[in-house]
Amino acid sequence: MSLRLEGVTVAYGRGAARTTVLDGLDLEFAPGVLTALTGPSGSGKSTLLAVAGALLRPDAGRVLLDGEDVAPLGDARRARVRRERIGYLFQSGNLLPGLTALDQVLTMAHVARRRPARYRDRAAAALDAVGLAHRRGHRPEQLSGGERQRVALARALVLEPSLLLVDEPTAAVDRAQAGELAALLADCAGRRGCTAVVATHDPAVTEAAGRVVALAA
Ligand SMILES: Nc1ncnc2c1ncn2[C@@H]1O[C@H](COP(=O)(O)OP(=O)(O)OP(=O)(O)O)[C@@H](O)[C@H]1O
Repeated sequence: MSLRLEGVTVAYGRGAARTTVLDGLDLEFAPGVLTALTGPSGSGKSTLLAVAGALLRPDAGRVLLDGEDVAPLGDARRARVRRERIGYLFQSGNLLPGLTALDQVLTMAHVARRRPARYRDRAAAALDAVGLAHRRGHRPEQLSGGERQRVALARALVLEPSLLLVDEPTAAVDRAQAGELAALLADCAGRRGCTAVVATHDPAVTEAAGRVVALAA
């Protein structure tokens, strides 16, 4: 899916405390490419991901997914866009305590409003694709930081989103795992043809990316 931001402006706060974080931003992201979004802390990387992912409405500008502006859509339609077309992976992975790796991925069947039994094979294949077939019965506390992030990546990919948005995925993993995760993200974009954007401070991720976009402070 192509993603284009046109004149995107986001400000937080009111009155004297109002701060403009994104100011008329124009950017385009192509399918099949992992783009690393860099820039100093506070430059708006997470804000850009939230806007692109239809989680935050911009104050001005257009957010075009395959040419359709999702910014003005109502809440129900934006929720549907998120559910059907976008995968998210955040810094901590946000796995649910007590659930096995396979069940973490299967939670997406509920998001897709399908019976989990019909998704077992797909969930297993998604875990296999991130190299965790042998960990499918493990719960989060039995997994390393990098493995937890890979489970979260499998969960983000199981519904085959055409846009993958990732925020600081390697913040809590060791260097070797960071490299593996970065390679997996690049491979996901290349092999699946999805548009992938990752906000990061990590050189391991920028090196794996096909393109780097730096936001100014
Ligand atoms: N909900 C909010 N209300 C008020 N200000 C906010 C809110 N969310 C973010 N900000 C401010 O907007 C600016 C940009 O935040 P954002 O999280 O997008 O930056 P970032 O580039 O992702 O930073 P980091 O690299 O530290 O994660 C920061 O100054 C932050 O304090």
